[in-house]
This record gives sequence, structure tokens and C-alpha cells, in this order.
Amino acid sequence: MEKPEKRGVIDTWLDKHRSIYTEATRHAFVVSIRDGSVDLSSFRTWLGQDYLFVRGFVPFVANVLIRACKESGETSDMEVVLGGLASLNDEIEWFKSEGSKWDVDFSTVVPQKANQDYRRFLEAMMSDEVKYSVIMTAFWAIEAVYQESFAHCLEDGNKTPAELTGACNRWGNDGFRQYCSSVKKIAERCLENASGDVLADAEDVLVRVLELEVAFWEMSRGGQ
Ligand SMILES: Cc1ncc(CNC=O)c(N)n1
Repeated sequence: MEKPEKRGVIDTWLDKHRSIYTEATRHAFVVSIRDGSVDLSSFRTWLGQDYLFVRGFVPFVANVLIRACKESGETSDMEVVLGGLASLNDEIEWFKSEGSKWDVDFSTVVPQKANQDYRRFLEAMMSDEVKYSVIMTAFWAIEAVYQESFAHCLEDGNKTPAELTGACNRWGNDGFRQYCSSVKKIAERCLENASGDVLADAEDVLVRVLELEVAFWEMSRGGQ
């Protein structure tokens, strides 16, 4: 039995912003993967756009790693983030093989507005002005939305098409769930000692990530 997780400030924020959290983690695009009605042109759009997103996410995670090395008193923070960075290496290879499988040529994919907005947000988060606890909250939220969304596509009763279970397993697997829970614990620990201003920033950043994720799913569903 796993220990029940302590309820921290992030859970309080998720309760407060439940409707946008649900929009991000149970979006119509994700639900369509789960019920098998997904339009494959939408999936191909998502694949191309997400490949570009992930390429921009790598320097963001690298930045989180540097900050974990320099600013965290806990040696395990660096190990958790390093694990995330290592899995991005596999992920990029996975995207490339999916790209050939679905005949999506990444070299011709143009980032759409939702993608550009998200990448601009990631760049802003890399500023030294952003507190460690705030960047950790953003990092957790980005990973957790994918974990929750794709795990839903694998839950009992799913009709997820066989050719899409690879994508769902990538973020919906148990290892990724545990990794997200480790990142959440780091963020919670940092937030316990944060000032009121920093807490307000972290809550804003959490909501902003959820909005960006909803827009990203919307863009994918648009399917061009
Ligand atoms: C738009 C978006 N959000 C989160 C993730 C998950 N993190 C790394 O893969 C992702 N791939 N794409």
C-alpha cells in the first residue's frame, strides 16, 4: 500500500480551480481518444505540434535541473528532474518513430498560436526572477496534465484505438505517475516555506498552465 499523500496547497488550488483542471485533463480531444472516436487528422496535428512543444520543453527542464542543483537543499530534487530529462531523450526518439508511422514530416510543421503561446510562457519561466517553488509548480502542472489525461485513456472501459495506446502508455504509465507525484512533493515542500507573494505567483502559474494545456488540446482538435 502506498502512503496516502498529504494534502498540501496544490490540492487546495486544484479544488479552487477544479473546472479548468477538469477541462485540461478531460478535454474532448482526450475523451475522443478514450472512446475511439478520435479524428486521426487531429491526432496527427497533435503529434506534430507536440513534437515542437517537447523540443522547447527540453531547455525548460534543463533550467529546472540547474536550479535544482544550485538552489535546492535536497539532493533528491536533482535526481527526480534528471530522470525527467532522461525520459525526454527517449520521448524525442519516440516522436520521430511516430512521425514516420503517421507520415507527419516534422521539418514542415509550423507551430500554431497555442504552441507559440506555450513556448513563450516556458521561456518566461526560465528567467532568474522566477522563484524555484514557482517554476516547480509549473513543471509539475505541465507533467501532471499529460499524466492524468493519458491515464484516463487507459482506464477500465476504454475503447482507445490500438495504434494510439503507445502514446497513452508514454504518459499514462505508472512510472510516469510516480514521477509526477515526486515532482509534486518537491513543489509542495518548497511552497510550505514560501511568502504570500510567491504563493500567489505559484497559483497564477498553475492556472496559466491549465489554460495553456486547454488551448493546446483545442488546437489539436482543430486538426490541420
Ligand atoms: C503540451 C504538452 N504538455 C505536457 C507534455 C508532457 N511533458 C513532456 O512530454 C507534453 N508533451 N505536451
